Amino acid sequence: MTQSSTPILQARGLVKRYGRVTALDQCDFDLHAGEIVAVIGDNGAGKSSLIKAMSGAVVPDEGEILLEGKPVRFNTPTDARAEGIETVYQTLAMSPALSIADNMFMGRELRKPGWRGSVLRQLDRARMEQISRDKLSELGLMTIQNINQAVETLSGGQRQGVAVARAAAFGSKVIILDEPTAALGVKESRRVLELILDVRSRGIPIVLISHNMPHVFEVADRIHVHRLGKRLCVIDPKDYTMSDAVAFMTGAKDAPLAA
Ligand SMILES: Nc1ncnc2c1ncn2[C@@H]1O[C@H](COP(=O)(O)OP(=O)(O)OP(=O)(O)O)[C@@H](O)[C@H]1O
Repeated sequence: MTQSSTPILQARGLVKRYGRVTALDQCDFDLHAGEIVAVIGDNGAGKSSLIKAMSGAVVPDEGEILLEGKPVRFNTPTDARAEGIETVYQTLAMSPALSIADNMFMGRELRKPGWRGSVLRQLDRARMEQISRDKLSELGLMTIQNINQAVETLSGGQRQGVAVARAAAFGSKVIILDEPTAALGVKESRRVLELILDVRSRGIPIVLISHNMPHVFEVADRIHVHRLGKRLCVIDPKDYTMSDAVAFMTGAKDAPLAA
């Protein structure tokens, strides 16, 4: 994988303070086209703060974020979404009582043509259902039979699948996944990992936060090791073992020099 091209998503010198706590301390990050970059680090290392900054959920105090080489400023998650960056948080941000299709389009509902673009135009349910069905089937999620099924009736893995499919449907440039397999069993995790690889093969690069080293080593092209609010190093999973990665992230072993 060539790293000479301009990164799709880049962070330079991000600083984020919460009172006396410095969650991000001159943090850098790079994500290139066609790759999955895993972000690993101990609890409290600042991984969530990094992805929140890149997805508009927090505004950094210093530093810059570049999308395809151009500086961007995200004041809200809507700003980042408008630029094609979709984030799936552990909480999934779904309405359990609503259908799969309604959840896929939550906050960006399609409406039928109407008088002067009035907000009172009727929802175009048929189109939203069709697009949802297409997106889920493209990603091989046809175990979900009924697009009108309430999300609360789905298994944890299926919900995660819908959340990732929603991100893939609208995240044209980058998808950020926060612990996507944390609450899942072995079989469901496997399906979600396959889905992640599927999304990458469709040309969408992915940032993956995970504490699960086997999952990280299975899907990541590069691993960003985060420690004390900054990027400690970036390693190729082919060159290191999981114990090496854990030792770097905890400080038990010196990290390789080049970041
Ligand atoms: N909203 C907040 N207010 C105050 N402190 C915060 C806030 N968010 C994060 N922090 C602090 O910033 C530091 C980094 O937190 P962050 O959640 O980014 O780490 P993390 O690597 O994602 O941790 P974990 O793996 O436990 O989720 C921690 O010390 C945390 O307590």
